[in-house]
Amino acid sequence: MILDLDIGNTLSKWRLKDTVSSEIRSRGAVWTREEWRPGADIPDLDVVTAVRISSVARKQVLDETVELLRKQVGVVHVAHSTREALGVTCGYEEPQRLGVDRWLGALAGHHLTGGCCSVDCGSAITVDFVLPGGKHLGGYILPGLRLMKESLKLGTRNVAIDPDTEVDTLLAPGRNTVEAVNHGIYMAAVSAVNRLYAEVCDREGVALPLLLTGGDARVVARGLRVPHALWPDMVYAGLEALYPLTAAERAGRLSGAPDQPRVPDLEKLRSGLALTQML
Ligand SMILES: Nc1ncnc2c1ncn2[C@@H]1O[C@H](COP(=O)(O)OP(=O)(O)O)[C@@H](O)[C@H]1O
Ligand SMILES: CC(C)(COP(=O)(O)O)[C@@H](O)C(=O)NCCC(=O)O
Ligand SMILES: [K+]
Repeated sequence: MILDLDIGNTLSKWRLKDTVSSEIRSRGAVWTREEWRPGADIPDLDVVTAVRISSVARKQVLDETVELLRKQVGVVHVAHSTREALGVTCGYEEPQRLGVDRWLGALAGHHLTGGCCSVDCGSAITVDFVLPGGKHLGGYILPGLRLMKESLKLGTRNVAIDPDTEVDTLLAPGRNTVEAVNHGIYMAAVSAVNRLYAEVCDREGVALPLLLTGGDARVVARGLRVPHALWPDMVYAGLEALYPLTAAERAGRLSGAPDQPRVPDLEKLRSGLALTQML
């Protein structure tokens, strides 16, 4: 079995993947701040032959995790952002400073679509751009939904946005504090993604496939105006691409990859943007 770890600022996600069949056998998540109890929170390491890790948590969390794993597992891959990988060149002045979850998302997105806008809606919302030739432009970092809500300190932190609420409702003026906060932060997140996507595509003269991942991807996606696809395992897919271990991975088949999203017509995107800028 392969153990894949995606350690974010809020949640540490894990999944077990069958080395032979490439099937995902189980998955789970624990709060990143809490101490891990091997065996209870994460699967039994006896069956694990290799580990692949993406971590943006404090260095200490990663170091402790790696130390624990190296004692019991022969192969431990820890991903890092680099200047170039798999045909993608990093847009950061100092590539190692780009969050590795963003880098892995960009690599997976480029592998699937050959140029993309990848959006990761977690603790932070990150929006990254890769041009069809593999040039990563850099990107944007915004507070995530939960972080925006907590920073307001209005006592609404425990009332999450219901992802099944109609988008029209989510964008209507709130009639109590919970609604006003939830609708406000939702509007902030979706309008930022809509706008950044249109601005950068306009600037670069190319309509890029739009891919979303992260805990809040589904709810953010519902407010988007442009075609897009959800890829919950996008960070894991970056690990698969960087450290292929199964036959399917070596053949370039990344697990959970969505169908290629349609791309909008560039001229339509531009006229929509022109209208926004006029208002
Ligand atoms: N069951 C859940 N537990 C915690 N957060 C959740 C849950 N479902 C959705 N979320 C949302 O997902 C976000 C965490 O998403 P995730 O992509 O795992 O973040 P990160 O990678 O930063 O840890 C939270 O900020 C929250 O808004
Ligand atoms: C921007 C992030 C905090 C997002 O992390 P997440 O929301 O997935 O937990 C993470 O990618 C990070 O720590 N990046 C380093 C700074 C940068 O990318 O410029
Ligand atoms: K994120």
